[in-house]
Amino acid sequence: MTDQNRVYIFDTTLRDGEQSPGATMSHAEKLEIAQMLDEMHVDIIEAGFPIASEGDFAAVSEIARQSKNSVICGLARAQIPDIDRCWEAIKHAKQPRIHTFIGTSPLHRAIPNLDMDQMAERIEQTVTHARNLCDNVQWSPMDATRTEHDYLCRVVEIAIKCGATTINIPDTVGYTAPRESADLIRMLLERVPGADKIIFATHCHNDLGMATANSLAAVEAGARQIECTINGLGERAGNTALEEVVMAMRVRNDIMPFSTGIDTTKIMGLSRRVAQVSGFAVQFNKAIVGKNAFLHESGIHQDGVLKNVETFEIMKPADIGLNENNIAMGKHSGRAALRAKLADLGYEVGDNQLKDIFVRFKDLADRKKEVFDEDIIALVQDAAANTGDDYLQVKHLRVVCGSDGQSADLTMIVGGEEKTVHSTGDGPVDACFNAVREIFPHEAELQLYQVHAVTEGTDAQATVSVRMQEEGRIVTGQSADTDTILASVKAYVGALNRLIVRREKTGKDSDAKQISMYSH
Ligand SMILES: CC(=O)SCCNC(=O)CCNC(=O)[C@H](O)C(C)(C)COP(=O)(O)OP(=O)(O)OC[C@H]1O[C@@H](n2cnc3c(N)ncnc32)[C@H](O)[C@@H]1OP(=O)(O)O
Ligand SMILES: CC(C)C(=O)C(=O)O
Ligand SMILES: [Mg+2]
Repeated sequence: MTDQNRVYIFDTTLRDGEQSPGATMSHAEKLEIAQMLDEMHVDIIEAGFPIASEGDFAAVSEIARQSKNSVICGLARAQIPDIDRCWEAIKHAKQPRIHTFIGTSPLHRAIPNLDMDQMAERIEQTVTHARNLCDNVQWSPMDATRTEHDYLCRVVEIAIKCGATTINIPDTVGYTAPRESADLIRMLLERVPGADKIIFATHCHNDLGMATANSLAAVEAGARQIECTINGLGERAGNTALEEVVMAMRVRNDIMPFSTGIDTTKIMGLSRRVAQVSGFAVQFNKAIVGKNAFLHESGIHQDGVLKNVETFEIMKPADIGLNENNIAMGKHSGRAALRAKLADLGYEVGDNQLKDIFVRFKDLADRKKEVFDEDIIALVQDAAANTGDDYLQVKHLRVVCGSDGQSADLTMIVGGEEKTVHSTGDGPVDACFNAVREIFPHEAELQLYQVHAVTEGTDAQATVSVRMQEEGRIVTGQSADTDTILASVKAYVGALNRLIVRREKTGKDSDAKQISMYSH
């Protein structure tokens, strides 16, 4: 294997991933994910879109300052103020990169209403400006896969001449297919002067379920940077999943002799954390990181695996950080065992966090016969999602249900003030949600209410997900508890807490006055 076969991994979970409706992450969550990506040795982290909001700017700036290994990249439109703002945010990074883009296909040229020549001129101005600020510039012709080839060659050549060091070829709407994805990169390498001096990147969306295949095909044709996200998070059907391309090149290195710098043992921990902070649960049968990816239930498979694990497993669970351990957790377990179990599950926790999780763990172990790994994951996620610092907190809940009607007595802390109401509804969950609305009136519309049992048995914990929308802002909340109704209320209140943060971030209806006005 030669260095020519080194593929750079560009993670855009914090930018394209966060563009998934409802996947907004808090400032602290973004810093944490960036640190995990950095420790996983992702080559480039796209940390955000600095001009989009003050919150994005602050997150990108802080990630730039904290990053140790990765290049830190910010996104900017083909506009001078965007590029300047981006540079302001990333300039403190050890290795900063400006990523600027404009849509080059006929449909996308119509958005800023530029003809081919005007757009070419804009690209020349903006890439030159970016390069005058930063040595490391990436340029993307958005919707490249639907752009006329001659025009694509023309604009890629301009961007290279103006100093772009990486040219990203996005399949913005997930329209291409593997052969075409490869042909496009090959065509650019053959036709564009200077193409051999820069890195071509591939950025695929998964609208037709081909993002991973399209990315790998582009690499086979000469692309050397894959843009991807953890769990395939991203706009619409998502982006290429980092774990899929990285593990595909590792497991099938015989036919795809490419290497990455990724520490694959960090995959599972990141997958879980991203699922939690984004509110996008990983489907059970998701490649690599799904709950069932290494499970065997049918007899013939179990028999085969017992005789030789390779009969039905093409990679080792440990390679992605899924450690098999024999620590059985229950009410007699202590802090040392819990810390070891958490580490096995990919959670490195500080002493204070361990203290808090331990209290919750003991409480759960008292209520549940067996505490499984899934229970501990749900518990950690619940502890992180519903902290004691939130504006809205559930203090006490009493629910009456049955054939004679349903009602809820709910006490909450709202900005430090205790409030209690009695409410009724069509079922216990409805009664509880009505009570929350009475305590904290809001216009947000409930879009999704989903309950999953974490494990089997009637004492299983339920994880509840709630999604809400208010004036274009979409937020989610999750919670887990053996009491499904309590988990439902906590998930609902969690979503409201995120909505409050979003209102503050977007500056509309946002300030404390608004919050207290709603709550009186
Ligand atoms: C495929 C992708 O992932 S693209 C990235 C998508 N990400 C985002 O949009 C991030 C969040 N976006 C935002 O916060 C806002 O849209 C902002 C701050 C970027 C811009 O907000 P506004 O100034 O209010 O503009 P608005 O969103 O209404 O419209 C986009 C404007 O950008 C222009 N534009 C869009 N893309 C580009 C581009 N790549 N280069 C130059 N101009 C562009 C559009 O033409 C439009 O301007 P116009 O109304 O003068 O024609
Ligand atoms: C901004 C660009 C690279 C993008 O996300 C896309 O085209 O999908
Ligand atoms: Mg994209």
